[in-house]
Amino acid sequence: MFQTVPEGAPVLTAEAMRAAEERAIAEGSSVAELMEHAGTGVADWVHRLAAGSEVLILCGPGNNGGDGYVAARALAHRGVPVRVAALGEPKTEAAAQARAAWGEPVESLSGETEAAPVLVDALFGTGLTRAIDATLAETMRRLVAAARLSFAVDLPSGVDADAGNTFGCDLPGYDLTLALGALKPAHLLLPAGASSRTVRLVEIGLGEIDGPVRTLERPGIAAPRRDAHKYSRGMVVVISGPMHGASELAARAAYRAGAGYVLLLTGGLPNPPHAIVRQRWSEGALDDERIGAVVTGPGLGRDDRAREKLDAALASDRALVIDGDALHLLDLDMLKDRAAPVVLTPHAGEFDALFGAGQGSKIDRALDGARRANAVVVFKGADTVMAAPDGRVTVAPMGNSWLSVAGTGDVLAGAIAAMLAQSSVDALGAASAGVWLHGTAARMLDRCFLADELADALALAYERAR
Ligand SMILES: NC(=O)C1=CN([C@@H]2O[C@H](COP(=O)(O)OP(=O)(O)OC[C@H]3O[C@@H](n4cnc5c(N)ncnc54)[C@H](O)[C@@H]3O)[C@@H](O)[C@H]2O)[C@@H](O)CC1
Ligand SMILES: Nc1ncnc2c1ncn2[C@@H]1O[C@H](COP(=O)(O)OP(=O)(O)O)[C@@H](O)[C@H]1O
Ligand SMILES: [K+]
Repeated sequence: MFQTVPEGAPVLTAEAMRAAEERAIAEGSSVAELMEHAGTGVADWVHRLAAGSEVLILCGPGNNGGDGYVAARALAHRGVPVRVAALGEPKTEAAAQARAAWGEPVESLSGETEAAPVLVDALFGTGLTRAIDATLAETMRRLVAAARLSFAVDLPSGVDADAGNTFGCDLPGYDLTLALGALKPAHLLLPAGASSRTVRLVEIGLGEIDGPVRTLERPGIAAPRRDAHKYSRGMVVVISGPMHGASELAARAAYRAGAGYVLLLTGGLPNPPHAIVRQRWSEGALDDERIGAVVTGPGLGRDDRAREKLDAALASDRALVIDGDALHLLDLDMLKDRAAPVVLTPHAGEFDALFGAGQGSKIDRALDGARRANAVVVFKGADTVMAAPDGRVTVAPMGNSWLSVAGTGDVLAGAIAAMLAQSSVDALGAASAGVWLHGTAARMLDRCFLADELADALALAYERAR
């Protein structure tokens, strides 16, 4: 299971959406006009996919419900059989107008409401601030499950738009969520993000939308230049520890993500692949000017020897990827005055250990971590969030769930290091490119795989990155 969302698209909180709406209104638009765009945009999608089947639209009391009434009118106008079931009377002026303009009967939404082959959920959007009633949630689940095709208008009803929580409620799975005007964090973050396999944007006339939080996009990395040599393509050093496998995976991944030279500082025996150059760890091993990036953490251990290696990596003036065990040894103060880029790649457990449990959404927490660490933070999980200290954030679509296997994090660390070492992009760009390659490789495999195979599949993903 993975997710399709628009690439490189801005992600706005509910408050930022309201500000964008106010700007549009100040420039001459109106809520009714925006709602007309939203509802007809939804109707376009439903009309295209419903193929003449009966459509049931569930309308809530706010403007999300208003969008639903507009969609109902637009669909009926095109000859699509439509029923509307509402949760009470509209509470906003625009929604009341939209309901009046619909002009056809409105059923009262209840446990008795009859299902239809196509379901459109326009109950709640960005205005929801608390859990929806359990009986309503049950009715919604029943109607969505009974439909052949289900749409969520703006958001699946029952989610907190900013945090991606569901207030403890189980959401049904929708075929398509139509994000109005812009994506919201709940389209991407767990648990809400997992309820929609596909998210599409519907323009509603808000004009140019911008913001520091964007979805992941194809990195646009190219084949080696004609005059490339192994060092110009990027030299990656992986510092090994007692668990050799992890650092071997990172080293292999660095090659498959395009690095020209990969050196593994190891105490282990030479192993295939022979392309990985092996040397014993020594003081001064990181002095080589040609080193583009250093990976430390995978299989490093947490003893004094591991600490010594981490200290040496931090003392070097090379770009660093700090993962796994090294995240447990790291003191954030050590990063304060570092000029060369640092990318930290914690999963949720490592993140909590490093930054504390914290408040806010995964986006807020990643950003707070990045600022405190003065480093790019790749907060991993099915919903990976990357944040830079300057406030920019990249959110990846829900990843391929076959990634939930040992060693895939080591592969990611190697891929990010290759990007840091070979490209001219900044640390957030390198982290994003690494996450893109890693996610794309997993999608291409889309089966039960070993982390070794994932590392090799990075090369196939690279082909698609141009
Ligand atoms: N921001 C924009 O630019 C636009 C937003 N539009 C739509 O407007 C939506 C937001 O509309 P609203 O702010 O009216 O909010 P919603 O329609 O999302 O829901 C808020 C309404 O539900 C009630 N409510 C909240 N929590 C409840 C609960 N747990 N149980 C029962 N009732 C509850 C509130 O009292 C309020 O009446 C967006 O998601 C989008 O669909 C569009 O109409 C067009 C323009
Ligand atoms: N259910 C999932 N869906 C998508 N991606 C996942 C899932 N679980 C884990 N991942 C991804 O797999 C990788 C696992 O990394 P990590 O937890 O460090 O594992 P390890 O230390 O064993 O290598 C991360 O990139 C993470 O984002
Ligand atoms: K909705």
